[in-house]
Amino acid sequence: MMGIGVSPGIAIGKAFVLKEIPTNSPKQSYFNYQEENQRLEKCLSTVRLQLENIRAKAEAKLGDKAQILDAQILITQDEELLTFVRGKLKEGLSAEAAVHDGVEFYAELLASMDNDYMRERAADIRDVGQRMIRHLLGVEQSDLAHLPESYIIVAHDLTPSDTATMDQERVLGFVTEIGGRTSHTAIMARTLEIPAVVGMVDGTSIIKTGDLVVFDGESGELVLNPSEETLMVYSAKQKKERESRARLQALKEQPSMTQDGRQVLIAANIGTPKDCEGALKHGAEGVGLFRTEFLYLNRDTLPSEDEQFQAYKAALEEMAPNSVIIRTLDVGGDKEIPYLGLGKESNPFLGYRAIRVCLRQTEIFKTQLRALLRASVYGKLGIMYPMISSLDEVRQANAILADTKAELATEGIAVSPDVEVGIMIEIPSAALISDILAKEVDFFSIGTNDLIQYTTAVDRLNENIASLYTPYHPGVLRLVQKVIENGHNSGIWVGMCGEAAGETALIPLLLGMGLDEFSMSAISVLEARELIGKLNYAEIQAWVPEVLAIGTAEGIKEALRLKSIRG
Ligand SMILES: C=C(OP(=O)(O)O)C(=O)O
Repeated sequence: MMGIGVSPGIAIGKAFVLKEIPTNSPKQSYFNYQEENQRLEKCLSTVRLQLENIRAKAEAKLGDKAQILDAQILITQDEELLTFVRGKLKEGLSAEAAVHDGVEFYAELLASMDNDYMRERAADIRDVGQRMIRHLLGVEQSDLAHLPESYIIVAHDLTPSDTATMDQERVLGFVTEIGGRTSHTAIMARTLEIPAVVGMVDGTSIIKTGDLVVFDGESGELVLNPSEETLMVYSAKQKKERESRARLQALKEQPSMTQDGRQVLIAANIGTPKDCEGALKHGAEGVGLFRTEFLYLNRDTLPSEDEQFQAYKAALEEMAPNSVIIRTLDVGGDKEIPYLGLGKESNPFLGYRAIRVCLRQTEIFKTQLRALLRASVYGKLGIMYPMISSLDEVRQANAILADTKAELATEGIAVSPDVEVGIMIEIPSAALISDILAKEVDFFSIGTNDLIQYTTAVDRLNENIASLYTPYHPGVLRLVQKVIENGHNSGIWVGMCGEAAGETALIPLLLGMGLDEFSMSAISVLEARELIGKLNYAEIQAWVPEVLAIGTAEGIKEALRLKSIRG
């Protein structure tokens, strides 16, 4: 079977298939009201306890992200819902049918409201309802927080709450039916260093819990119930991979330098300050992208200035003296924050998102900037604005930053004089005017995840057109080259924090174009350093024009492959 390899590593283990359970439970009636009522009450307290246990466990590991479970615990105590369910029981329905009807009634009511927050609550109610019905039907499915042994998780998709609460020690790999290289599951898998394959169509129907599964998180190849021979091949690959990781550790303290002395920076992408640990373990020379959305997700209100300050300070202190580039709020697209009430849009990736929200709802932006500036004295900070499409936006954002700095100065709060300010280049219009934008900022970081989708009109999350989503498209690469050239002409450094920066086959070309900083999943840092150490910058620079003259993504890929074979 073939999927899309999104997190490297060989996974070998038993499958644990997360089935969506049917919500249309049969309308059974009961024979004894007392008995049925007792079943319901027992189920309520068991499920509440389960959720509280998951929450406690998740909190120890994940801090704020565990708040996602609070809403679910509250549902098990919701008087209105419970009165409805108990009423159904009195009408003669079985406990599971009563729960089903109650949950569906309220979920549909919430889902029909013109409010994202309420719609989100509908999903929560259904989640809790499924857990209760499963318990009542005796088809309890161990949740990912309490896996009895180590498994490869197979699911249609994994939600942020699944990955936030799962028992990481016992998850050998992820296989999902949907998603692409830049989907939530993929990014989480790489951060957690768990091999993963997405886009495995019909995976949950073909694979059964208990089946032996082996897969390669790089190539996307999966073998179900492999022969002895195949198993041996994969075991050998896994052993080799572990040896190679151990060997790479020797490069941890080394600079990222080519044979002829061109030095670049290899940094890591993180989602929370906790991820700095992994970044340092893998020898990252800083953080090239701190996605601050995670501070805003899975909660009901905006994080306070102080809460944010603590998170930014922690990351800066941990990575000092190396720099941490912190991206201001990039809400929208696939990152919904229901309590902001931004409303449903027909084209969310082209809509009211990121810097567009920050420039209109300036209080949100200012709170974040204040927290960032206050934290700046604890390390080397870079502030980065996402989704810049025009010069006006950069100027407006910088004006708000200047106001915020002045405000802090009058309050007598110290701010580092060395804060760098940069922008993500992820929209073609910004790439095309990067010569002009370069005069306003200290650095560019190319966000290829979005730049690819906006340049080629290919939705980055749609597995149906995943083959069209490629960083090797000559149109994308020409824009990348233009941005680097324009940045350098204005004397600023240019980095890349999209997933393409960690794509082994592409690294030589990016290096040859003059990219100064590569920011990637921590797990890829040492491999990239090893590769760069084998390259000769002057030679590669000489063949960049030849590669960029090729008209197709496949042609470019092939040319890069041949170059790497020839050395
Ligand atoms: C790094 C990027 O941003 P996101 O968080 O949207 O993946 C990008 O677009 O390349």
